Amino acid sequence: MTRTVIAQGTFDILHPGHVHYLEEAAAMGDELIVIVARKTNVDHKAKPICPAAQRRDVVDGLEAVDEAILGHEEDIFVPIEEIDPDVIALGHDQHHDDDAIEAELEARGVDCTVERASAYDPGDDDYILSTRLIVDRILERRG
Ligand SMILES: Cc1cc2nc3c(=O)[nH]c(=O)nc-3n(C[C@H](O)[C@H](O)[C@H](O)COP(=O)(O)O)c2cc1C
Ligand SMILES: Nc1ncnc2c1ncn2[C@@H]1O[C@H](COP(=O)(O)OP(=O)(O)OP(=O)(O)O)[C@@H](O)[C@H]1O
Repeated sequence: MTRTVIAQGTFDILHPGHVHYLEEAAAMGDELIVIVARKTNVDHKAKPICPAAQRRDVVDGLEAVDEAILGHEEDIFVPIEEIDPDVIALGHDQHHDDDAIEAELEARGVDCTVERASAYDPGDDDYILSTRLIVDRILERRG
C-alpha cells in the first residue's frame, strides 16, 4: 500500500531549507503531496509576494514532490480529509500545535500520524534560509 505524506507551507521565495524539508517529508513515505497555503491563511507573518498558483507550480517542479496543490481557503482540514494521508510532516518551526492537529484529525476520522521535520544545517553561515530574511536582504541591497 502506498504511504502518503503531506507537507504544507507558504513557499513564497524558495531556498534550500524548503528543499531539505520536502526531501525529509518525502522520505517519510512513498508519495509526497504538498499543500500550498492561500494568502488569506497566512496571518502570522507578512503576506506572500508571489501568487498562490505560481508558488504551487514552483513547488510542483521539485524532485521530491509528487504533487503540489492549492490549499482550501477556509478550512485547512478539507484537503486532508480528501487525501486521507498516512503522515503529516510539520516543518521544524511551523506554528501549528502537534496535539491540536492530532485531536482535529481524530475528530474528523482521519487515521494519520503527525511528525516534525528537522531544521536544515547547510554548514555555511552565508546561506539565507528564510523567505523573510531574503526579502530583508533584497531591501537592504536594492531598496
Ligand atoms: C495539516 C495542515 C493542513 C493545511 N492545509 C491548508 C489549506 O488547506 N489551506 C491553507 O491555506 N493553508 C493550509 N495550511 C496552513 C499553511 O500551510 C501554513 O501552515 C500557514 O498558513 C503558513 O505558514 P507557514 O508557511 O509559516 O507554515 C495547513 C497547515 C497544516 C498544518
Ligand atoms: N531553514 C529551514 N530548514 C528546514 N525547514 C525549513 C526551513 N525554512 C523553512 N522550512 C520549512 O518549509 C516550510 C515552508 O516554510 P515557509 O514558506 O514558511 O518559509 P520560511 O522561509 O520559513 O518563511 P519565513 O522566514 O518568511 O517565515 C515550513 O514547514 C518550514 O518549517
